[in-house]
Amino acid sequence: MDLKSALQDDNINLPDNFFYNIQKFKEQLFKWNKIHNLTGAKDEKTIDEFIYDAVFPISFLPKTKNLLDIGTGAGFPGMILAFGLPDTQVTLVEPLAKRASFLQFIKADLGLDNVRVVKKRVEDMESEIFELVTSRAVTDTNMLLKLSENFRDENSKLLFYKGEKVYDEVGNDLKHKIIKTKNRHYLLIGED
Ligand SMILES: C[S@@+](CC[C@H](N)C(=O)[O-])C[C@H]1O[C@@H](n2cnc3c(N)ncnc32)[C@H](O)[C@@H]1O
Repeated sequence: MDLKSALQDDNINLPDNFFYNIQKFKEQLFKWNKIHNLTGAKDEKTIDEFIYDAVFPISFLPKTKNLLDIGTGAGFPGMILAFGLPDTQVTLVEPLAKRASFLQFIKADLGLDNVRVVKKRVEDMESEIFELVTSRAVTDTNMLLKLSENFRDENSKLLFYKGEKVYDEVGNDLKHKIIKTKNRHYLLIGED
């Protein structure tokens, strides 16, 4: 099934320009990835799987004023969430120059007013509170909780894109929910 049909089948509510932005993003990602190693996803099928994986949480996330994505790499999930959530201010923190430049290029090319790219390690970012913190494939849950300390308060939610090992990483003391799809365990912290 193609990406559009899969997302429509799931009734995920996306803005009109979502697939236009996705198309442009993919064209640039292919171009840049030939020269720089931005992501291991080299073919369209894998990139579509990454996009589906990134955007699926829109089906269960509460409305969010702002979000911080830690270690966005080539755009997953933060840039894709920014396409899907035009009313959410999205901060992408990524220290690697080539990846941050790519994210900055996409922001400018698509005129994304809701995206800010910070070329830093998250530890070096100035403290600021976000309603939602996301991260995929950066580090384990404990370390992400630590890295996000200066960027959340008691009302913030955290969404970490995990695999089956998530059950070894969370205890009952942590208020959380795990939402499963075929290939993903989404860990949503801050919700029962
Ligand atoms: C394996 S990649 C994953 C990229 C993307 N999230 C994805 O799922 O495709 C990990 C990314 O995290 C970034 N990273 C590592 N340590 C970081 C830190 N302390 N703060 C912010 N980003 C970090 C790396 O530069 C890299 O781009």
